[in-house]
Amino acid sequence: MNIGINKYLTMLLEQNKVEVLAIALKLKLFMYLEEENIDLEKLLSYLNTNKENTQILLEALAMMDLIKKEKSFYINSSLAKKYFVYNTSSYCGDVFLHRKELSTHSRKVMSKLISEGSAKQALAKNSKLWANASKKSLKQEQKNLISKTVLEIVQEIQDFPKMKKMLDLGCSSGVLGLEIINKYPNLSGVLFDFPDLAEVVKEHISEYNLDNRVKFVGGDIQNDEIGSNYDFIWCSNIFYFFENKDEVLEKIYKALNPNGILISAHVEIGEEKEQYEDSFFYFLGLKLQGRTTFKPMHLSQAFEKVGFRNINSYTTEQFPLTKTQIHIVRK
Ligand SMILES: C[S@@+](CC[C@H](N)C(=O)[O-])C[C@H]1O[C@@H](n2cnc3c(N)ncnc32)[C@H](O)[C@@H]1O
Repeated sequence: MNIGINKYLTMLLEQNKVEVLAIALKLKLFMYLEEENIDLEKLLSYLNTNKENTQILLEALAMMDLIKKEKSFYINSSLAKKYFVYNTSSYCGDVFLHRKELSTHSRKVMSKLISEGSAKQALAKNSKLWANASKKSLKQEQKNLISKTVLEIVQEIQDFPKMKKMLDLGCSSGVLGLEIINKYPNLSGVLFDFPDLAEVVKEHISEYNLDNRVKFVGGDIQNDEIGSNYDFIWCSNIFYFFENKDEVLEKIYKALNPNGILISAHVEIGEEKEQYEDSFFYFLGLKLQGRTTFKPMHLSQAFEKVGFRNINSYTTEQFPLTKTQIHIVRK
């Protein structure tokens, strides 16, 4: 039986693991291990790093189940192969590095926020940051970690193939909306986010060859028109950023055609530790900045209040980091 305080002391060790993975990603180490017969000497010829300490880095990565040593050769684990080999289509290294940067920043300001509360400035829009993130990490996250689940969610809606016009509200990179529209040939759509995201989203529309069916509209969801006559609106992880979520919900309701569908994907945080501990700590930084987080039922009730009929609500574990609540509601 260990001494009780180890529950807390061992938390510090996780930070070392985070740093080890970040260093390996920055060195593109997993990419080199994809070659055959990579031993330490061969790896050093690529990395140009210190021999003894690179060996220690490799031991650490093996401890973390990211690589294996077979005889004198190093090979990637299946997860490292899938997500961390630089320059492959399923690469998610930038997701990890970007999220690490965000959580480092969030920890840095935590103590100040607790002493002084959240300044108005912290609530100002961060559209340039979203635009930057959308070029790499958010695009990777949407394409490689979220879109498969999104397509499965949409596929469950019987009349979805009949839908003609959709809106991806707060689209960031735009890839979720693009993946949906790409799959349904009758569908055209609008990708909406702050104007600063225009360049990156338009680039992605062209990458998908969907310029004839998709357009980007830039604006502030809270203050600008979001369009009308939509059969379907997708909105994921955006409600935390609004000062008046109910007004936005009314706007969404009005923008839908009768019988139109809204799908919302947001994290809800209840009080039971076993169920919500990860979500609580994931959103701690945002909460301290004065953003809104949602308790279970909070969003269902808000949807009902504007007039939506509930079709289906459920929790999925198929989104990055924490459980996410899916609400499928109809006008
Ligand atoms: C956490 S990201 C979510 C992106 C995407 N929906 C997803 O689930 O991957 C939030 C996005 O909402 C956008 N956003 C937040 N507030 C907004 C507003 N008032 N007007 C337009 N876009 C907004 C941000 O620019 C950002 O791209």
